[in-house]
Amino acid sequence: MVPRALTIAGSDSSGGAGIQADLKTFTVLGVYGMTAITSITVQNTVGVYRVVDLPPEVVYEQIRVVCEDIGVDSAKTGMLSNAHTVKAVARAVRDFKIEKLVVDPVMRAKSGDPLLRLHDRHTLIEEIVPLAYIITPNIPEAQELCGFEIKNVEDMKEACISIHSLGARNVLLKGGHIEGSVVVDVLYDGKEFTMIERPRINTKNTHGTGCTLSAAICAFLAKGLPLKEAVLKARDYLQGAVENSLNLGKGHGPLNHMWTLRTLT
Ligand SMILES: Nc1ncnc2c1ncn2[C@@H]1O[C@H](COP(=O)(O)OP(=O)(O)OP(=O)(O)O)[C@@H](O)[C@H]1O
Ligand SMILES: Cc1ncc(CO)c(N)n1
Repeated sequence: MVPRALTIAGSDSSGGAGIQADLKTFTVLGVYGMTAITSITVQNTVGVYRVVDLPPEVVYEQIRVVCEDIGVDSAKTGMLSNAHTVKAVARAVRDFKIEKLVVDPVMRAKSGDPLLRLHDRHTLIEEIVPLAYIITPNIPEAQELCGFEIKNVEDMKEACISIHSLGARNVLLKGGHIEGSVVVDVLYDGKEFTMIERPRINTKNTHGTGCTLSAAICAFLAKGLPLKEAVLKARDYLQGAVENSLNLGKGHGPLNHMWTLRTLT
């Protein structure tokens, strides 16, 4: 049977992040993609101009009907803009027993615009983090989750331990926000650390890197790969998408999700 993955996230009108990045990633990686849209953002490569949240029960119902009808091998969460949405998603994950859940604890867009209400961050920590099979914070998000400053790889390891203790079974702490010619992501499974190092590509076109990575992990989990293998394969897919990124728009341009098909150069 074709692997089935669900993204629970916000819509990005510019097509580079959110639901759109997730569906492109699922498709190119050979996975049947489904969506539960949480918010609609009026967004381009420069900024986020407006956010309209869907009613929490509509978010819950989208998850319910696809789980009951089609079935879900793995799911990911992206933008969950407020505590009501967070709670509805947590309830659905529990009710429909979604085990392979990738949590991207989205707090801000690359432009700096907030995507989760400041006062509702604790709800994400209490309700969603403990349901995560793997959580994929960037540095600012990890700082929010663990409560201390992260400046180097040693701090990243400490942060992984702290975030693991919040109930996430695996932690992938992304190092894109720490300067250097090599980007280091740290994977922690509660016992072992794996350092994932890749050359930093010199480009401003990095809109949606986090969404794309978590969607790719979700896709490889849907295919039945073990966690570490899924993360490494997802990181390789992401590297190609950044290497071939698209110089579109006036801000942070999008990645080339289709690089594996070689239809765009
Ligand atoms: N310039 C770059 N070259 C190569 N890889 C990068 C680069 N920037 C980020 N990455 C990788 O992209 C992934 C996402 O990292 P980052 O820390 O930027 O997440 P993010 O802030 O959540 O992204 P976004 O907010 O754009 O979705 C990580 O695997 C990181 O190593
Ligand atoms: C809808 C949406 N989700 C996530 C991100 C994070 O990149 C974004 N910019 N927009």
